[in-house]
Amino acid sequence: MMLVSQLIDTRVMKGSSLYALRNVSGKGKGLVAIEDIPKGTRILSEQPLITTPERQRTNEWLKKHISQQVDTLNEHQRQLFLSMHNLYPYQSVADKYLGIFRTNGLPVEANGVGGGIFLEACRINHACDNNAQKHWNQYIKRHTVHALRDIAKGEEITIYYLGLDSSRTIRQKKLLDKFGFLCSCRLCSLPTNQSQETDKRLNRIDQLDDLIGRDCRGWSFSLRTLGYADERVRLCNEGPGNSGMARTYLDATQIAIANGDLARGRIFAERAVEVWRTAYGSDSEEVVKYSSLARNPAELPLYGLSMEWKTSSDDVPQDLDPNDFEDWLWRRQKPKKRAQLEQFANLRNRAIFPSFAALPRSKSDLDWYEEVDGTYQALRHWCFLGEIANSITLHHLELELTDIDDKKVPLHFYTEGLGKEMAPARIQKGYTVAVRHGKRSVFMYGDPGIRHEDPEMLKVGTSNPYCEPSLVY
Ligand SMILES: C[S@@+](CC[C@H](N)C(=O)[O-])C[C@H]1O[C@@H](n2cnc3c(N)ncnc32)[C@H](O)[C@@H]1O
Repeated sequence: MMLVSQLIDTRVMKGSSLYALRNVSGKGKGLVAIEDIPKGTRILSEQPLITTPERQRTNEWLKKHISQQVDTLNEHQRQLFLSMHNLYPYQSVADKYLGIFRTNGLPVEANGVGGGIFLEACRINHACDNNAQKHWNQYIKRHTVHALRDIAKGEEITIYYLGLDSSRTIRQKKLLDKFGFLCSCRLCSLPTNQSQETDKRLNRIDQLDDLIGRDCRGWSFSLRTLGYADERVRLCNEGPGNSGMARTYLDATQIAIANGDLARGRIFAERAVEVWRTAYGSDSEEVVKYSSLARNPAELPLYGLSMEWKTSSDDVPQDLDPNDFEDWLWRRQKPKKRAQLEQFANLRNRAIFPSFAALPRSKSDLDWYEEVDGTYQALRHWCFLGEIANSITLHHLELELTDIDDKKVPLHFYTEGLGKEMAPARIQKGYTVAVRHGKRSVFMYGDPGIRHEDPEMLKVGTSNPYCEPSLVY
């Protein structure tokens, strides 16, 4: 009788395969590259031998269903199936078949079918820093495996068994509970301090997924959400554990297009397609569908929700170096001192000198603030400017200001002196008040306005800020 490895090697001999079934120390059998496999190569493409329905039935039903299929296999296939790993104890042949299915079954997302046994794909072992990607390709109704990076001849081919990347302890526990082994891959074998760094990165990626998901579900396609996607992509590029990269590019695509920005939408969609092409192949549903979106970004139903970032599809700068291009793409606000000072001189720059209507409502507005160790810190500098139109003191000093949009804005003094610290000579009609990091507040009586509490944050000058760019606080 032929050994299983000989059976698979027979196909290799015919030149149809890039791998062979081999004993792999501590893992039973596994697939090993028998030649160099470049990134993006389709390593295998396979139809299921045995399938089970999507909705789980009783164990008795499943045993019967699987046994019927095993009975139709030819001897060669039956031998291969029976030689597969089984984590579950069994008392009957049908029990054993079910155990083999449970240990090895891979998802099949075809109509009504939920899982399948693939004689070759099911032999691939797990690594948390996997070099290959498994995928059910609904278009060709086959399970495919692609090289995520160059795989050298002699290297084991590995996939990721779990759903999401998570910390070492959680990953190892899940793998032990579900697949009966303690993972000792390169990622799981890192020294404690390096592993903690990796865990921190993976935990932040999880957190960013939640934040992006929450915003996009709530139809909040803001710069803040794009910033989360930017951070997620950067973290993925820093090390292993980068599942979900294509999804993140797709989220960025939606955010850009929802704001009328077809140029960035197109680039993000192209990037999502490239990640999927490597991991799933050119004939996958994802590549076909989103290539079409990359060609026609305006077809996304979200297009035009806002036109604040409006660009046309080919409004892409051609002369930027790679870093500047990424800054442009992600709409990063550069914290460069010089650039900021230059902008600062321009008092008509509404990002720095916003109107009252554009001010944040509170520190929990994450387009303006970020949470650092439990406190909110401004993400950038801004300053509200208004010209004094009137003043009155009842319980406290109240100034009526006119903002850049000619709107009247009440400014209430809730400082310790309730406004008495202001020299009366400074309270003159036509003088300009500058409130650093001003926010919109609602008051029990009267219109919304600015609640001023910290004397350090307010200055008064004599000039009209929109005519003479000389006033800074
Ligand atoms: C789907 S099978 C993979 C092929 C299997 N090694 C075989 O010999 O048929 C899953 C089983 O392989 C083993 N395995 C997979 N990845 C492993 C890893 N990284 N370390 C140790 N054992 C692993 C575990 O026993 C697991 O339950």
